[in-house]
Amino acid sequence: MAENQNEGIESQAAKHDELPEDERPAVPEQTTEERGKQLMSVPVRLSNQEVSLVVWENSITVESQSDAKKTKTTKVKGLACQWCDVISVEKSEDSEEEEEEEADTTTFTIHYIEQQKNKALRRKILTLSCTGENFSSVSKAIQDQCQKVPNRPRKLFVLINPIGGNRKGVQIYERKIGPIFKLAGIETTVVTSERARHALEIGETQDFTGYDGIICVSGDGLYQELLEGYTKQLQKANGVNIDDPKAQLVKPTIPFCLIPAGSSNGTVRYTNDGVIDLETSALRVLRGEIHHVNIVTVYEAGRLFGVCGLAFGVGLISDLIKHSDDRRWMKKARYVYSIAAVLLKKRRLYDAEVEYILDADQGTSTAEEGSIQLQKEWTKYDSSGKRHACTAFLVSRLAEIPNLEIKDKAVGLRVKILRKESGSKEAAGDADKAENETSEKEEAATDLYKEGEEKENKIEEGESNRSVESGLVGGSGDGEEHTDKQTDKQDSSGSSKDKTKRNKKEEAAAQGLTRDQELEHFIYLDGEVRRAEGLEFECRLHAGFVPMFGCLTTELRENSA
Ligand SMILES: Nc1ncnc2c1ncn2[C@@H]1O[C@H](COP(=O)(O)OP(=O)(O)OP(=O)(O)O)[C@@H](O)[C@H]1O
Repeated sequence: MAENQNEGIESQAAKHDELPEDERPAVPEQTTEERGKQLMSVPVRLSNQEVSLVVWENSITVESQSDAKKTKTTKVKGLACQWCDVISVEKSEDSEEEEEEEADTTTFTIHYIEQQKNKALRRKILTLSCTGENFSSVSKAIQDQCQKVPNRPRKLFVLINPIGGNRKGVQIYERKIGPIFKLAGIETTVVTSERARHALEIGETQDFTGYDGIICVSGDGLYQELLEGYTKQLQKANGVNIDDPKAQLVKPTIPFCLIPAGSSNGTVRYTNDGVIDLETSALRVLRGEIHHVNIVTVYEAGRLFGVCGLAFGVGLISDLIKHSDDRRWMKKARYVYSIAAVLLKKRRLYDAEVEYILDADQGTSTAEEGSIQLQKEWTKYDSSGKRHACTAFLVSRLAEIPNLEIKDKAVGLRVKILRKESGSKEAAGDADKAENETSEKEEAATDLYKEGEEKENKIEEGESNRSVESGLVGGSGDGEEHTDKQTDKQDSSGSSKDKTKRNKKEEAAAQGLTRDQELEHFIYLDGEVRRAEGLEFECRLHAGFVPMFGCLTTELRENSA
């Protein structure tokens, strides 16, 4: 699904590149003020036209020779862009031959960035020629100005996930991304992750001193691991207790960037103005555009469970990812398959206690008229007896926490999953009428637990446990033993056929419940699932935590304004 979007944008952009000149986005006109002081102007040849290449403090333009003296540039088809959009200048390879043919002519190429109508960025070239002497001076001026672009990195640490998305991370980097960084003269250290959770180790141990950026060629998962590792490293170095939910965490100063080579690439969606496109993400690094994104820290039982850069969730969302993770061999198709399998066939519901804290600055939900009552305390969420299907905390805070009217305001969330103990009255009765959607399996399973409890009263304790357990795990040998015992009992009390059928159903249902209880421990964190020990979590939002190359979506920009 994500790949299609990716390909979609790429193909749209490629199509756009082929548009006739007059249909391409207009080259913005610049005023003298916008251009700044003129640093140099040299006569150059563009196709067969004699024009001027003018180097300004803030931009570079190609103008008809008289235009340079005007206060406004006329619309030029050649070039008019800010320095952040200039990648580099290169002498053409065939220039030496030309020099021999035509005395003292150097052909050169200016590589620059152009924004397409669909917001994707594309690399463009403009080929010009001039005298060798003029080329020397103008190329030095261009390189000097490019080096002054704020936040354009000189040295990058690149981590590639070779198994993310369609397993093309290495190929993508070598063919598309590496050449862009090389063209801009950026030094790179390229590392490929060797195993699951390797990125976490790298984040915790790598010395990032001297790097101006950390690039993940991956999906959300690898970025999350590297971010978590690096956040831990930073706290350790600064003596901050990362396991304390109330701790003020030390923020990273090195910007991150995600090159979308994963399956869903959800983080890029909101860190790159909704554009999921390989080249665009790389070119934004050269532009030096940095904004700060939120993170959420998740705690369980007095320790940090994880750092997330996208979303934390329990319930449906983790079931879906767990299901699809077990089918990674299906590559990206696994998502569509799992959505169908999890959403259409089965819906797991759970009871939970949910509490939240509202942002002190925005916590006006309890405000009395005319005064703002700041709310920093934990507030209990009243689910009115309804069971939960999914509880999630989105780092971007753009979406609501399901059922809670606290959109954009939550800075803390607590979830405690309440499990029905086997054999309890609740489990046996399953009285909650809001559970109409509960699967048949789940209901049948509660009956089996009830039956197990009854047996417990009658039969020897050890024997009873073995019988119930065998029903739960469904192992073939134990399962048969369980069925035999049931059958003996049934023979004396009624139709054995019906009862055996019911037993099989109960057995399957019990397996379903066991699986549900196991699933409760799988927690969604940025596109991956992790197994937790307990069933109680606390989340804290850290606003504007990670510097990130890219561009916020308009919606988020407005939101943070
Ligand atoms: N060499 C490797 N072998 C096995 N697993 C790896 C390796 N490198 C990274 N991983 C694991 O791959 C997992 C998935 O990574 P990533 O998020 O980059 O891709 P994705 O799941 O396809 O994309 P998305 O998260 O956007 O859906 C991570 O949990 C990471 O630990």
